[in-house]
Amino acid sequence: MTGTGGDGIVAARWLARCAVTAALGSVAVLLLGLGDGGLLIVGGGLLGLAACAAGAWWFLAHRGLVRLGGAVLAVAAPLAVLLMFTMDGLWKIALFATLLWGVALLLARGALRGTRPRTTRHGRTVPGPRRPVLIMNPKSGGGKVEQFGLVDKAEKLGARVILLDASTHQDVTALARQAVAEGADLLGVAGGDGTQALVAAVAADHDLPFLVVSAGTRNHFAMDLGLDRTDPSRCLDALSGGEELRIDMGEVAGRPFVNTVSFGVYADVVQRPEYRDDKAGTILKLTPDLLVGEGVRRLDARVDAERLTGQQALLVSNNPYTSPDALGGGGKRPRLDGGELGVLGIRVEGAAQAADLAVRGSLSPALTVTTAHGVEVTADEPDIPVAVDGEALMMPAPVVCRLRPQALRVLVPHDRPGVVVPAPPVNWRLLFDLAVGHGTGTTTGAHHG
Ligand SMILES: Nc1ncnc2c1ncn2[C@@H]1O[C@H](COP(=O)(O)OP(=O)(O)OP(=O)(O)O)[C@@H](O)[C@H]1O
Repeated sequence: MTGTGGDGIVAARWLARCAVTAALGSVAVLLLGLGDGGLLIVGGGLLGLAACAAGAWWFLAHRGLVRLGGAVLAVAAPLAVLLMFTMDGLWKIALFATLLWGVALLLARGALRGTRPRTTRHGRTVPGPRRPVLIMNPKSGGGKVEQFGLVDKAEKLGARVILLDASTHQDVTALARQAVAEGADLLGVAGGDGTQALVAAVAADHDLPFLVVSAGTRNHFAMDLGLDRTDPSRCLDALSGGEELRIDMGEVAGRPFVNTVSFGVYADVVQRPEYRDDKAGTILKLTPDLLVGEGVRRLDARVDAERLTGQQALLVSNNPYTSPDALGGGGKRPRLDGGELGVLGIRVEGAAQAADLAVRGSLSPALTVTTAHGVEVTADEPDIPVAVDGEALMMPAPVVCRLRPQALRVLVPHDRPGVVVPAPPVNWRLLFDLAVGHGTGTTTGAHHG
């Protein structure tokens, strides 16, 4: 990756200084307003947040009147806090302190982002392949193969295209192996991430380069490789020469994955046939059973030498995500060649823990964020639901996840948008070190909630 130069660090230090000043300013506003209710603002705000989270828990984990009460509380709590601020005349102090805090967070993120690599990782420049074979799924992404004329463009660039027959489920691993046996010197996929992973594994097994064409719906793998997700045809430019990156691949129970493996509540919900057509409805229908009812499934995991117990949801990723947004699918991985799995576990057993998670965030014991070389997930049942790159599967427990470091050669075009390095979570200790000139604002990353 491109490093951050001296100028970058200087700018980051100044941003960190401004961030710390704004944060102290926000605290000062509250302290100065103590007599006028500064403490009430902090207490009331935190109480409102905790009540909102508790309401959200009751809404998700129960049905009937308790669910209704939870929904009312989740909406009413923040409204009540706002009303209290307005009636007590505290709103000016609250607004000013909140604005200052918001500015502090923005500056802090800017400072921490500034200490990270800003542009795309550059690989080895290589000539185009001579016998590339691309597997294309005409149904992926709602028909992007046809929409972007991918077959034509690929064939003009010398590739052989295998178009999947959308009417039956085809064994893409067998198709890829056959292509290799017939002399392919590159394998590629225009399709979803599940298909990408299966063919990438064949490429990795034969040490052949792999081409990702972002023709799926979500294209998380393409995003973290810095490829264009809006126009998949641009990925094909690499066929006439590009850059080769070596990245890691994940493996779960011997099956390859490029992004994530999910266990617990989410994996359970996506198994249901009705989920595809009605995501929110299915979640609301199932969560009471899955969180506190008969369907509750507790997972234990050995994460390297450490043990996690009684988790409700567990996400294992090919390299760590920068924030718990990964659970909602919005996270990003700054690199795919770090040699470690990301691990994110959640264990919330009641409204009080939900409130604690909302208030303390990643410091709450309900959340575990760490990295590992190997993860073994156990459960009380013989088979457990597992979502592998979004695909719903059942696997016999225990399920072992591991990483194949640097196993995959990926060919990417020279001209690509690049990875937008996400801002890391705000860490005030690092920021303070950066501001006073001791640190560089970077950390090895993992922490346990
Ligand atoms: N091996 C296969 N053979 C035939 N059809 C397949 C195969 N794999 C997937 N499909 C079908 O193709 C459709 C598109 O799936 P795919 O995962 O490629 O793209 P997507 O769902 O648009 O993207 P994403 O994975 O990002 O959601 C699905 O309806 C799936 O059933």
